[in-house]
Amino acid sequence: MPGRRQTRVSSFLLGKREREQTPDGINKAIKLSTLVPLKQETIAASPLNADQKADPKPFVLRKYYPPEMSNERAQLYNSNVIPRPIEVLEAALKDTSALRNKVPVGDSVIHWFRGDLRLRDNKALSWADEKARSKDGTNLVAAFFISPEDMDAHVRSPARVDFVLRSLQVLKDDLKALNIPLHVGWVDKRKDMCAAVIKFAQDCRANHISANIEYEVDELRKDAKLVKEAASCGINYNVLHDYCAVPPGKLSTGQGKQYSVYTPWYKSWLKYLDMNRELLDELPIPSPNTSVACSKYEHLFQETIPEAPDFKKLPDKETAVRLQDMWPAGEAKAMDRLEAWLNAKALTDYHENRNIPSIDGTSKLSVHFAVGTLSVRTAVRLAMQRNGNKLSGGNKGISCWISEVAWRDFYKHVLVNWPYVCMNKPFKPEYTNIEWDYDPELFDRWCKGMTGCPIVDAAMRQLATDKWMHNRCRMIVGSYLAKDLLLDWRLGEKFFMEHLIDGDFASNNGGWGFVSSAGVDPQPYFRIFNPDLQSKKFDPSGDFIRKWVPELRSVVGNAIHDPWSKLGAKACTKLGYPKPAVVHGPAREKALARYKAGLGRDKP
Ligand SMILES: Cc1cc2nc3c(=O)[nH]c(=O)nc-3n(C[C@H](O)[C@H](O)[C@H](O)COP(=O)(O)OP(=O)(O)OC[C@H]3O[C@@H](n4cnc5c(N)ncnc54)[C@H](O)[C@@H]3O)c2cc1C
Repeated sequence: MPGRRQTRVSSFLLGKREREQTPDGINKAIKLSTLVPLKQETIAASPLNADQKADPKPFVLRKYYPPEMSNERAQLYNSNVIPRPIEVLEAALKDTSALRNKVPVGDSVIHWFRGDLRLRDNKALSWADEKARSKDGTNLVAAFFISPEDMDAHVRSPARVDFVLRSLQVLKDDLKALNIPLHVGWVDKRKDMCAAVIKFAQDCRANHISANIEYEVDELRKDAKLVKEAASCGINYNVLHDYCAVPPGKLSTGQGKQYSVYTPWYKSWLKYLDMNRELLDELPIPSPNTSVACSKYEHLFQETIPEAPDFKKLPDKETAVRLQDMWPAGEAKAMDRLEAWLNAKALTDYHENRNIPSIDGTSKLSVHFAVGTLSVRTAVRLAMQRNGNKLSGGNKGISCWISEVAWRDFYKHVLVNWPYVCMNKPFKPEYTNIEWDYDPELFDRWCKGMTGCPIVDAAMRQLATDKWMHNRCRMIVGSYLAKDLLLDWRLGEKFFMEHLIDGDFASNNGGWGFVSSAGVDPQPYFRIFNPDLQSKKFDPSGDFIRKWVPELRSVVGNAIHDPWSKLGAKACTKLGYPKPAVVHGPAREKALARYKAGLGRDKP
C-alpha cells in the first residue's frame, strides 16, 4: 500500500499517565535520554504519500512522553522494593495521625468532591457531615476543583467533561437545598492543587477536609502530599475508601498476594461481602446547615459552574443537546436509571442478552459509576435485594449483572496493587517486547470506522456518535486493533479515553489488557477473536451493523458480516464500503508469530 509506514516505536509513550517518580538509587534503568521532545498539539494520524519520508514517531500524540518503565523497575513494585502509592498514602496518614487527631472542629468542615458527585451513600461526605454536626454552628462546605492539566493528564473526553459539569450543576442545586454551598475552583496547574485546597479551607476557617480516595497513581501521590502539607498547617485531611464495594487490599490469595485472575478473585469478593454485609449499608445524605450560620457563604452560593476549558469543549451545540438527552446527568437521573434497570426484564435476561449489541440489554450506568453520580454500593445492595438478598445464585440475570459490576472493583484492585499499569507498562512486563506496527493509515481507518470489517466499523461509529460502546464491541474492536492490525494496544486505550463518556482508567486499561493479552488474566489462555465469527455470533441478524453502517443497510443475509468476499469488490465499491484493511487469516498468523517472537516462547 503506497505511503504505508511500518515503524517500531517502543521507547516512548503514547499519552501521559504518570511521570515516573525516581526515588534515589532505583531509577537507573530509566533512560531519560529517550524522552521525545515536547509537542503541544495532537498530530492527526494520516496516510503518507509515497514520496513522504517516514516519520519515526508517527504517534507522538501528546506533550508528555516519559519513557516506558523498564521491566526491572516494574519488578521492584512486585517485590515490594518500591512502595506502592497507596502505601505511601497510608504511611502519610499514619505519620500525621497524632497531629490530625488533635485538630479542633473549626468554623466549617470541607468535603472535596472528585469522582463522587453525589450526596447519597458517600463515605467521605458522610464523615464530613458528622464532623460538622459535632459542633454547634459549624457548617459543611463543599468544593470541587477543575484543573485543565488534570483533564489533560487523565485524558478526559469532552463528553465526560461535559457530563461532569452538568452533574456539578445538579449537585450545586441539591446542596443549596440543604444550605450547603459548593465552591467550584479553577486550578490551572496541577502542581498548585494542594495549595488551592488548603487555601480554601483556611478561607472557610475549616480544620478538617474530607475526600474519597482516587486510585490512579498521581492522585494517590497528590493525596499523600496533601495529608502532610495540610497537617503542617494544622489541618486534618482525611481520605476514605468509597469507590469499590470491597476496598482494594482486602482480598488476597492463600499466599497473601493480590489475585491476578478474575474468577478466584470474584469468589473471594463474594465471600468477603457476604461476611461483611455492613460494607453495603447505605450512608445518609448530609443534614442541612442552619441558614443563619451559613449566610456568610453567600458569595459561594452565587458562584456559577465554569465552562469546560477550550480544548475539552464539545464541538457544537447540537452534540451538546444530543448528549444531554442521551446521558442525563446528576444523582437523581442515576437513581432513576438504576431503578428502571432493576425493574426491567432486560435485567433478568441479562445473562442471555448482554453480549448482543443490537439489544438494549445492559444498564448503561457506566458513566454514573465513572463520575460517581451513583455509588457502586447502592447498585450492588439494591440488585442484591432484588435477588432475594443474594449476591450470587438466585436469578441468573441479576447475579450475572452483579458479577459484571464486580469487574469494576477487580480492575481498581489491580491498579492499586500493580501501579505501573498507570505508567504505560503492560501488566505482564514481557509484553513490552512485542513489536507493534505503528501504521498511521491503519490507525486512522480504525478510529474512523473505515476498516472494511463491518462489526468493527459499526462499533467505532457508535463510539463516535454515542460516546459509548457496547462491551462486546469494545472487545471486538480492541482485539482487532491489537491482533489483526498489530497496532500498539495503548493507542486504542488512549483513543477510547479521548472519546468515551464513561472513560475510567482502571476499567479501560483492564479491558485493553484483556484484548491485547498483556493484562491480568480473565482466562489463562491466549486468544485472537475472529471478527467474522464474532459478528455472526453476536450480531446474527446484522441489525447492529445496519444501524451504524449505512453503506450496508441494503445488504441482506450473512453477507453483511463479510461483504467484500460475499458480494465482491464491484458491488462493495458501488455501495461505497471500504475494502478490508487486512484479511483475518494471514493477519492472525502474523500476529501469532509476532507475539511468539516478542515473548520468546513457542506459544504466546
Ligand atoms: C477494551 C475495553 C475498554 C473498556 N473501557 C471502559 C471504561 O473506560 N470505562 C468503563 O466503565 N468500562 C469500560 N469497559 C468495560 C465495559 O465495556 C463497560 O463498563 C460497559 O460496556 C458499560 O456499559 P453498561 O453500563 O451498560 O454495563 P453493564 O453490562 O450494565 O454492567 C454494569 C456495570 O458493571 C461494570 N462493568 C461491566 N463490565 C465491565 C468490565 N468488563 N470491566 C469493568 N467494569 C465492567 C461497569 O461499571 C458497568 O456500568 C471496557 C471494556 C473493554 C473490553
